[in-house]
Amino acid sequence: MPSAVPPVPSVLDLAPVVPVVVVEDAADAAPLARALVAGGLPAIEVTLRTPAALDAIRAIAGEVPDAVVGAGTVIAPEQAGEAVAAGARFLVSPGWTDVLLAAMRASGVPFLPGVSTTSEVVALLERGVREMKFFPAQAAGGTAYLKSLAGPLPQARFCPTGGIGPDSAPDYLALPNVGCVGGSWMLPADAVAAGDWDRVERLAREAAGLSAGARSR
Ligand SMILES: O=C(O)C(=O)C[C@H](O)[C@H](O)COP(=O)(O)O
Repeated sequence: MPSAVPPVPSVLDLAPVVPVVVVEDAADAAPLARALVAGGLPAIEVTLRTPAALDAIRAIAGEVPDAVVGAGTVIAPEQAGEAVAAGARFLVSPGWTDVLLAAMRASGVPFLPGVSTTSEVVALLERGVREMKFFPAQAAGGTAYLKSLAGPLPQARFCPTGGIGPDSAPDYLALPNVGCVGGSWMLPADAVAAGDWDRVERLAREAAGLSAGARSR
């Protein structure tokens, strides 16, 4: 575990694009994270979908000081503490329950519970949570849905994730209630499998550039 890493104030304000990573081999984690950081994407969500995920978080936290590593796919309460113990500095879930929310709150790091409906947004606002993941973004209504939410619920801010690519990311980032977008498009499975970190870095740089363009519109 790294010592004295600064706390993360808000997940949505870390970086406009958050790569969502599925790590099969923990040995890939540090080089992959270095490529993302070098390309301009320091906030990295490692999904807890594989047995290697906690070791991957540990490796990035320990070996890539410029990365801000978080855990994604947090779906069971015990995973919140396990992820933070491994070095995760933020937590993301694809959906939420009150039990999961309590565990994420207790973890002491910022978190994004996942929502896909208006009622869930209202329920989270009722519980004092204003920052959320919108998942699965494209399938659940995309930019049109988020635009519609901004009228009645302007206090809710989102990190849309799921089905977003370089073509759609700028449209999401231009919305007032979007803080960042998540996605895996800069991590093609074949590039990761081949250890082609130059390609990952190139795609990360393009993703970082996209977001700059969207913000200045
Ligand atoms: O595992 C999770 O917790 C998820 O929420 C799923 C991820 O967010 C998506 O797999 C990333 O989206 P893609 O860019 O469409 O690959």
